[in-house]
Amino acid sequence: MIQVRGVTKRYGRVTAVEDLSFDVPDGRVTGFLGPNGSGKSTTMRIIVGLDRPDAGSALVDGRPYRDLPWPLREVGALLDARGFHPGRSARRHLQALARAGGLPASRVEEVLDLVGLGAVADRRAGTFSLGMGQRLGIAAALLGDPPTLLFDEPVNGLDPEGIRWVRTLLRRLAAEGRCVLVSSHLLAEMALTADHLVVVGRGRLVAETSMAAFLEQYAPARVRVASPEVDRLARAVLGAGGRVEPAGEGRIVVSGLHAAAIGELAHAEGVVLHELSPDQAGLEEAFLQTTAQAAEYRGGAA
Ligand SMILES: Nc1ncnc2c1ncn2[C@@H]1O[C@H](COP(=O)(O)OP(=O)(O)OP(=O)(O)O)[C@@H](O)[C@H]1O
Repeated sequence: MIQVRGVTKRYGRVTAVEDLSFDVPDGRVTGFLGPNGSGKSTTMRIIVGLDRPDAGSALVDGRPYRDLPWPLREVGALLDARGFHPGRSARRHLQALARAGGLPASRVEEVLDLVGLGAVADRRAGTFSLGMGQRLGIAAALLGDPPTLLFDEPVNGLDPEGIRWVRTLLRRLAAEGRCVLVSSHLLAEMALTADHLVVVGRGRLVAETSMAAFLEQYAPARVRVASPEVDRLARAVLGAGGRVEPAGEGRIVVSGLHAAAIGELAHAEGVVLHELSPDQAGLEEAFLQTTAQAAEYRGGAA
């Protein structure tokens, strides 16, 4: 478990993090969500002892990172996808880390296989694509088989297959009982991965809640619907108090009702649905506005 308590960090006149407190429980994927520049990376660097807070503390299983006797066996972190020597092979990079951390060389081969880099392990890491670099960073984080893991924007620059792979890996690590903290500035991506959420805006806490509760609150106002019997469904939506805009052949956009309610109406009417999708762009926008406003409001109140 990670406990962040009253952390403040300033860089000159910039306050990157201000009086931030939250918990990251074991056995779940906790999403660390906030717009660019909201202090996520700074907080993660403080948790792993790469930066010192001006106030407050960050504890991993009750201890500051610098007091952990075997840091690599206790905390793994992907903070910088390019944090390797470009002239070194992936295997040599991991071997050096393993030696420094007192880990057996056999573990290097295990993590290379785990992240799917076995076949390219002897290539210079400088020739890797962004996605391969991310996999190497994840291999380094997993080297000590640690119970606590931090990933800073792990899906940045990955293709859809790579994104799915990271998502599955994070969920598996949490299912094994580990404490998993993963940052992102995209709510839609987090919604598919995290069970628990810590939301920050301008370095301050905006929300600490379950993903389900957060999505309920920010449920998008608009839902795209496609059906071969869209007129019949539109009448039912209007009858239930929703609003309907036409959106082309066999398509409408509904506002005023959640996707679940529209799905239930369709079922009750015996209408087939070809699409029922919350407007993700609207979701991101609503979320970004709210984080900005909440942070300003809290700043004003404090
Ligand atoms: N080493 C540093 N020196 C000066 N300012 C910094 C430093 N590190 C971070 N900052 C500033 O602190 C604020 C928070 O940055 P941080 O990188 O923690 O945010 P973030 O939420 O991780 O954003 P991103 O998603 O863009 O990485 C920003 O205004 C940033 O410019």
